[in-house]
Amino acid sequence: MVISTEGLTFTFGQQKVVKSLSLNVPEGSIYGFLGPNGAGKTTTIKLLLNLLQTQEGNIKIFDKDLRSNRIEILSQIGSLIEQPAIYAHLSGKENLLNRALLLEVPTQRVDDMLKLVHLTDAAHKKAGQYSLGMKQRLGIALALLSDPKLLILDEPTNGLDPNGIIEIRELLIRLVTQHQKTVFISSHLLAEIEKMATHVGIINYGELLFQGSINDLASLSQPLVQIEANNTVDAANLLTRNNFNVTEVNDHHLFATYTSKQQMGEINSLLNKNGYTVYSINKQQKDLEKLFLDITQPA
Ligand SMILES: Nc1ncnc2c1ncn2[C@@H]1O[C@H](COP(=O)(O)OP(=O)(O)OP(=O)(O)O)[C@@H](O)[C@H]1O
Repeated sequence: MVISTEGLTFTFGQQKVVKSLSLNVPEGSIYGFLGPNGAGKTTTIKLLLNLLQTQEGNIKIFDKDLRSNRIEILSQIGSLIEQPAIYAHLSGKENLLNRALLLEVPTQRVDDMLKLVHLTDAAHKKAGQYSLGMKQRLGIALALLSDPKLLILDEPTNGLDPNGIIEIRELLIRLVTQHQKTVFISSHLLAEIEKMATHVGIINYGELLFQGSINDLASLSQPLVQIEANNTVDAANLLTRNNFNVTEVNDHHLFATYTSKQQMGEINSLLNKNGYTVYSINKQQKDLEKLFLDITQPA
C-alpha cells in the first residue's frame, strides 16, 4: 500500500472531524476520496501531509511510519491543496524555473513538465492571466517537479469548466498509466471520480462509509429494468402477479429488478400479450451518484 492509515482520528475543539479512518491506497491507483462539503477530506489530507499533527491512530506512507520518517516521505509526495501557490506576475515557465532552482531539480524538467500538463504554448504567458484550469495544471506541474511517487490533490477540479475537468482527468490518467505515479484525489463529485478512479473511499461526517475498487462500488447496486409503457400501474400489477420484482412505478415508467436478457424479453412479451404498449425497455445501471446518496443519506 502506498498509503495506509489505522484508526486515524482528529478533533477540532469539541468536534471530531475524522473518525477512526482506515484508508488503504494501493500503488498505481487513482484513489478517489469522496465526500460532501465538510465531510473531513481536507483535514484528512492535511494529516497525510503532516500539515496537521496526528492526534490518534497512525499513518504509513510507502510502508513507513509518517511520524518517524517525515522528511523522507514528504520529499516523495507532490501535493495541491486549495489554490496552487503561483506568482501571478511571472510566466508559467518562470514559476516552474523558480521552484526548480529552489528544489535543485535540473531545469530541463521544467520543459518536460510544461509539456506533460499541456502548457508549452502558454509557457511565456503571465500565470495571472491563465484560466483556472491552466492554473490548476501549473499547480500540478509544480507538484510534479521533484518527480514524486505520490500525488495528493484536494479537489483539483473545483470551479473548472467541463474542458478544464477533462484536461485534469486525462493528465491524472497519464500520470498513473505512463509515469507510474499513485494519485490520491478528493472530490465531492462522484460522477467525476467514477470516470477516472480505480479505487474509491467515501467519507461522511469523518467516517469512512465505503472503500474498495470502482467495480466493487458499482456492483453494490443492482441493475434495474426500466420499462416505458401505457397504463403503468396495471402493468406493474400484472408483472408482480407473474413474480417479477417491481421496485418503482410512476406515470410513465416502471422499474423491476434486472436478472437477465431473457427476463427482459419475457417482460416485454407478457406486457404485449396482455394489451399493453411498451414504448421502450432497457437495462439501467443505478448510477453512482444515486448510490452515493444512498450510502451517505441512510433512510
Ligand atoms: N481550522 C479549523 N478549526 C475548526 N474546525 C475546522 C477547521 N478546519 C475544518 N474544520 C471543520 O472540520 C470539518 C471538516 O472540514 P474539512 O475541510 O476537512 O472538510 P472537507 O470534506 O474537506 O470539506 P470541503 O469540501 O468543504 O473542503 C468541518 O465541519 C469544518 O468546519
